[in-house]
Amino acid sequence: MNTTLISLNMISKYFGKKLVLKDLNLNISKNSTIALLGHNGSGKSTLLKIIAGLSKISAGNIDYAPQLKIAYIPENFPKIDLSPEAFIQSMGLIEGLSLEHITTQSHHLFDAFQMTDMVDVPIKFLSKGTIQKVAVIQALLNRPDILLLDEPLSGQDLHSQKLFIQMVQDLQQQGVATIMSCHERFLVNQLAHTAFELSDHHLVPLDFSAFCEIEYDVMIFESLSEQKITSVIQTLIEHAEWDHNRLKLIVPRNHSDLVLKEMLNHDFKLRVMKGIDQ
Ligand SMILES: Nc1ncnc2c1ncn2[C@@H]1O[C@H](COP(=O)(O)OP(=O)(O)OP(=O)(O)O)[C@@H](O)[C@H]1O
Repeated sequence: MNTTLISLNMISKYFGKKLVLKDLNLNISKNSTIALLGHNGSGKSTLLKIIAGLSKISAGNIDYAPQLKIAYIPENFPKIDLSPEAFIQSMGLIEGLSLEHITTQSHHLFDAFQMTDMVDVPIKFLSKGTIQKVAVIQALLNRPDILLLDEPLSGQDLHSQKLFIQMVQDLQQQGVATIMSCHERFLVNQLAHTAFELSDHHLVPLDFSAFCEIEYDVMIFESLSEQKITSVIQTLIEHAEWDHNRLKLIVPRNHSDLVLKEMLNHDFKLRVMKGIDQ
């Protein structure tokens, strides 16, 4: 059954005089998994916050099904003093879950996300990827109707990305709708039924069958400082992301040799290189 949970009707968003979104229409139904792509600053986070009810629209209207449980996972989770275990426990109790349910479920998820040795470390000391895992675990503990994820895969290693994809697929089977912003085109076909690109303030439907044909490599480099990558490399890669002194690049395979040569010429040290197993 195609039950609509949320429908966005002709919504627009301005920040002051700056137009970000213009006349968007979107229907989010049960089981749907929607990927939002678009360049930096195109409005993906803004749209997710609007759907979560955290940002006001300038025009249009939004209809929500009654008693909808929405979980929103921001791109940057606050760096707090609590440990993952303490945080998950207090959030679970606030949501009315039993301590037994919280403990059993969270330990299962900590284990699955390979972070059992970090459950006592204050969140502020964890890497971006690990903090995202904590946010995802918190959202999964009390199954939402809609899960909104702002670049959930960006800080994750490949193992966690795959696990995460599996979880999204499981949730989808249970009727949970998922909307995520995502830079990694190569993952979109595994995650989403529908993909849109935010372009020129509008939502443009994407045919992502073409993404499946491209093969990618992951390269991880080390550098003493977060030095800039050259504009040549920028044009050759799909995605770049720093975590402390490590830089992860996702590179279409036909550019890998060129990117590697260019990075080594600029004193980056290669630590890992592998193909992405689709
Ligand atoms: N609170 C705010 N006040 C003013 N401008 C804002 C605010 N939040 C976002 N913007 C602007 O709105 C535009 C869209 O930002 P948004 O963060 O939604 O983009 P994005 O597609 O999620 O980008 P990224 O891929 O870098 O996360 C940007 O130009 C941004 O500077």
